Amino acid sequence: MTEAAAELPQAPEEARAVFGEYFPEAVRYAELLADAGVKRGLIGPREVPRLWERHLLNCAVLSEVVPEGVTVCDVGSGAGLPGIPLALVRPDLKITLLEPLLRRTNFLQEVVELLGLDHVTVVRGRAEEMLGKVQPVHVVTARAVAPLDRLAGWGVPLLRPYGEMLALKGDTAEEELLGARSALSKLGVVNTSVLHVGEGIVDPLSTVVRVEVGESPGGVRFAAKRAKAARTSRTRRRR
Ligand SMILES: C[S@@+](CC[C@H](N)C(=O)[O-])C[C@H]1O[C@@H](n2cnc3c(N)ncnc32)[C@H](O)[C@@H]1O
Repeated sequence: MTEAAAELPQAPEEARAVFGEYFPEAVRYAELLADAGVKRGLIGPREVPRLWERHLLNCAVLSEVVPEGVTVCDVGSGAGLPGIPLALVRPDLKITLLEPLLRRTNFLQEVVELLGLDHVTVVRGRAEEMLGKVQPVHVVTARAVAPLDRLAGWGVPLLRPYGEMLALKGDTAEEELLGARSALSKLGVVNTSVLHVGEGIVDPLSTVVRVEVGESPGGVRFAAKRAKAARTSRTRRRR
């Protein structure tokens, strides 16, 4: 065991309640993060003493706002946050962990296999290069990937019509939302809100920015692409 792994505290009582029958898998995941995760530079050693509260539980409570039985893409999953805790509490979801770095996708694949998470798939790639390569999803999740306007530019085009992006954010959530307003409306976003989840489980509560799209996720950019494709095919037909 590494020095960092020895710092992993016992799981708090809340974790038993939140992870239920998957509590042993959650403990295994915490151990993997604290050991291999730190050794391979996927998580800082200083995070180990607060892995439960700040990472596993903080992410698992996102489940409160994810609809039942939907498809989810966790953009920039890193070492599996929030995707893995969400998968542990929600076997009804079909989750794709999207991550560009090989070192991280290798770790994610190992975790998925070790924990027997048959409803989770690991895909290596950058979100903005995934259009047409992954099936559009009902929900995009993300934590600590990019400022909201950039994140929305990557995540919203991956959504199905009437889908939503749920971004775990810190204290700057309202501010980021305000600053991203124009970018969001160009992407076809029809509704935004800031939610606080995890009452009785995490303190402070986890802050989630919810961004909902209408019929046309990707908005203007998609519309422009479609118009260009139509023009090209008309030109080809005329030749
Ligand atoms: C700070 S880490 C956060 C990881 C994890 N979400 C967490 O909360 O611990 C940011 C992650 O986003 C990934 N990332 C950066 N740009 C990306 C992009 N364009 N598409 C998908 N993932 C990206 C990085 O490789 C990295 O794993």
